[in-house]
Amino acid sequence: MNSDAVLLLETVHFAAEKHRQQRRKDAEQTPYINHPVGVARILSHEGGITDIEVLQAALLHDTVEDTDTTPAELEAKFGPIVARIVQEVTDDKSLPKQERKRQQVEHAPHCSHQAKLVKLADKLYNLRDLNRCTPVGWTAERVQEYFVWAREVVKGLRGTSSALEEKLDELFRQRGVQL
Ligand SMILES: Nc1nc2c(ncn2[C@@H]2O[C@H](COP(=O)(O)OP(=O)(O)O)[C@@H](OP(=O)(O)OP(=O)(O)O)[C@H]2O)c(=O)[nH]1
Ligand SMILES: [Mn+2]
Repeated sequence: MNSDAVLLLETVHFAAEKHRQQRRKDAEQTPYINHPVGVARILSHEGGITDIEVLQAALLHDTVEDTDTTPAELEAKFGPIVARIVQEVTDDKSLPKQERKRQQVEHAPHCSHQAKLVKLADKLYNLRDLNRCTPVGWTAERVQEYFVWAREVVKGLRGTSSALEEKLDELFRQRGVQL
């Protein structure tokens, strides 16, 4: 087996352990790990991304934000580049939600190319997930607001991956929230 495959297995195993107790917000309580795995797969299969550090960062992208994982732990285990990409896509959960959402829009254009790729795939996955089923407790208005906010974040990520941006644009168009 080649070493990239070994590295990806180690990474997906780490992410699965960290997210082991978490579920998605859908009625079926899908295991949370389906999301980071799906984000990495969007990058590889739809974005044509082979940069192993981007794929690892995608698998790990919600570990610092949503589990007890620290940036130091990621750096020790996966190196400084993967740790930095994850750090770039991590929201400060100590801030009020509205401020966190505002900061994503503000920070998006200043992210590295690698972090922008992960952010595009994260938004693409989550928007598709909203089309698949509505999270428990969300109104149709809240779903629509998420699309509008995601469009603002994606505006700051443009020029990164035409394949992913075109797929996002089609979802925005279907919702009537295109530019
Ligand atoms: N569409 C959808 N999203 C779900 C589901 N379960 C969990 N989520 C997560 O919920 C987040 C979006 O919900 P919000 O209410 O806007 O944000 P919050 O959880 O961070 O407060 C996303 O976090 P994130 O990945 O960190 O991305 P971001 O939106 O914060 O950038 C998404 O991954 C689900 O069943 N459907
Ligand atoms: Mn995510």
